[in-house]
Amino acid sequence: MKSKSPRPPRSASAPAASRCVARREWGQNFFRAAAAACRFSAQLDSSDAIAPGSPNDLLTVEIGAGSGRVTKALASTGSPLLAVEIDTQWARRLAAESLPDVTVVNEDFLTLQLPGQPVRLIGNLPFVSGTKILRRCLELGPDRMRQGVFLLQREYVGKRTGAWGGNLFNAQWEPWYAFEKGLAFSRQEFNPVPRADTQTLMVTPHRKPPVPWRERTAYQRFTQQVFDTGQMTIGEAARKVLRRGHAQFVRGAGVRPADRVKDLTVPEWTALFRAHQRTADC
Ligand SMILES: C[S@@+](CC[C@H](N)C(=O)[O-])C[C@H]1O[C@@H](n2cnc3c(N)ncnc32)[C@H](O)[C@@H]1O
Repeated sequence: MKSKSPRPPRSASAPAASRCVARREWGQNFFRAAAAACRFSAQLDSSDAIAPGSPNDLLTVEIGAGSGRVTKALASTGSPLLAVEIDTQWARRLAAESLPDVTVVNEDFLTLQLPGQPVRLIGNLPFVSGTKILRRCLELGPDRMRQGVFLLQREYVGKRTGAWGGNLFNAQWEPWYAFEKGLAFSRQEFNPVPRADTQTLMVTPHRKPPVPWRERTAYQRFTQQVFDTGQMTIGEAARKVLRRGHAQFVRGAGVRPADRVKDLTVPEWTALFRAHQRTADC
């Protein structure tokens, strides 16, 4: 086990208190039963379709291995697994079990340098840092991140899968990834019982993204600018983003000015992005 000095939980002083703080700050709500952890892990696709052309290079990464219920379910499949755990105590315990094909690293996933090969990512994620961890996974790009299976709060998964319409996060990532619901798990299936029920968020990269990955930064900056105007419709938002040529920019994209920003589809965002680039070039 690689054991770099881990970040101690903030404000932890005595060992008993630090365990308590670790549980809360690192979201340590573990699967109670092996059977539920197996059902969760089985959602990972082990077919060659995940990494066509290089199936043997594919590495599975578990984020937040904790007591290892998910790790053990994954280890039984026989493919190489990197189990990442921020908490030294749990990382040491798991490493001591010497599971076949499992490498345990005691690191913060948010700062961990992953190997450069394609990865499948899976984790029963801490609620507190779930969005940050998800974003870090997406930042690997659709060529490297071949699948994501993440257990998060049910309401959060509803948001990511469109239960309440569009939002900035989805607008920024949907050209490269599809977000879908997977299995749900009641809060009673974890110890200690968390404050919310959970659901799996399934993330699949698009084979042919409508916007090349190298344009991600410009594309995300553009969507951010539109949302930051705080305007309801794309016509009003365009007026704020571009002082001159806003009407032409929206028309040029084939979008109706009265359409609501939160209802725009990926093809509409893409067309707006292209029209904005053309307008900016003039
Ligand atoms: C919800 S528990 C899941 C534990 C176990 N996989 C299970 O399903 O029973 C989340 C785990 O992620 C770990 N964790 C929290 N933040 C982390 C981070 N930034 N990097 C790595 N592990 C983290 C916690 O210590 C905890 O063990």
